[in-house]
Amino acid sequence: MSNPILQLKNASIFQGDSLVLSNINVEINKGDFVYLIGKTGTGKSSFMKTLYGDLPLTKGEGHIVDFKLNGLKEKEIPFLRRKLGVVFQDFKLLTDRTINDNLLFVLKATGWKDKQEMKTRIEEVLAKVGMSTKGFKFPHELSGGEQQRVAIARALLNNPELILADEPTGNLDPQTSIEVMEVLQDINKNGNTILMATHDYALLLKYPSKTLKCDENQVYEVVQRKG
Ligand SMILES: Nc1ncnc2c1ncn2[C@@H]1O[C@H](COP(=O)(O)OP(=O)(O)OP(=O)(O)O)[C@@H](O)[C@H]1O
Repeated sequence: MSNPILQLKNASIFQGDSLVLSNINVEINKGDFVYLIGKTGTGKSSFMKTLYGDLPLTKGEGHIVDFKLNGLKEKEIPFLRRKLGVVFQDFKLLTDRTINDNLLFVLKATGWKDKQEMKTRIEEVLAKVGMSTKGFKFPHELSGGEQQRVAIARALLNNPELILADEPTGNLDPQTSIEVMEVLQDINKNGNTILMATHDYALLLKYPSKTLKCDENQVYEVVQRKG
């Protein structure tokens, strides 16, 4: 097997002084689609935050894309984030500008300069999520599902090696959740690696895949029962 995109060895995650998850041993390989499940408050978001450098890894070892999480320096965080695509439950689009301008903002912030290249890239990622015709709209003119598609398009802009999606369907109705999930599945089939935290067991049943569970301060792989 190739080098894992994510590897945690004997890692523990803390919020302040309190231990959230201990002794985590996890590997994610290129092309995987992995769920992270667990009851509310068991540490899914803390786990995700550690991976994108929002919460320091102070105990144990972690490697993600080309970065070491233990001892990660503040100045390395923007570079780590460029290799990750992060999708949140509440979309986090900029409300004062159109979809095209939301995407342009990210490209400019990550060093893109050529206007035509930026335009082409925006068209490409919007096409991937089925939103080609909506670039001129403002976020409030879109449904929740459409906003989440745009957020996924935004995550794809810099060809991330790993997409971290924290409850991406948490604000969506069941049908819209399935539509957004189909987008994530397509992206995964095209080679993107995805780690998705979710509460939504219906999605797990419909789209079975490797599943990690947070419970009682541990993270372990769940073997899905068939039939
Ligand atoms: N910023 C913070 N400061 C202190 N404690 C926190 C902070 N964020 C979360 N916690 C605590 O860490 C634990 C794990 O929370 P976390 O948000 O990671 O869980 P979760 O599984 O993502 O929950 P949910 O499904 O509700 O989002 C909880 O006990 C929570 O109270």
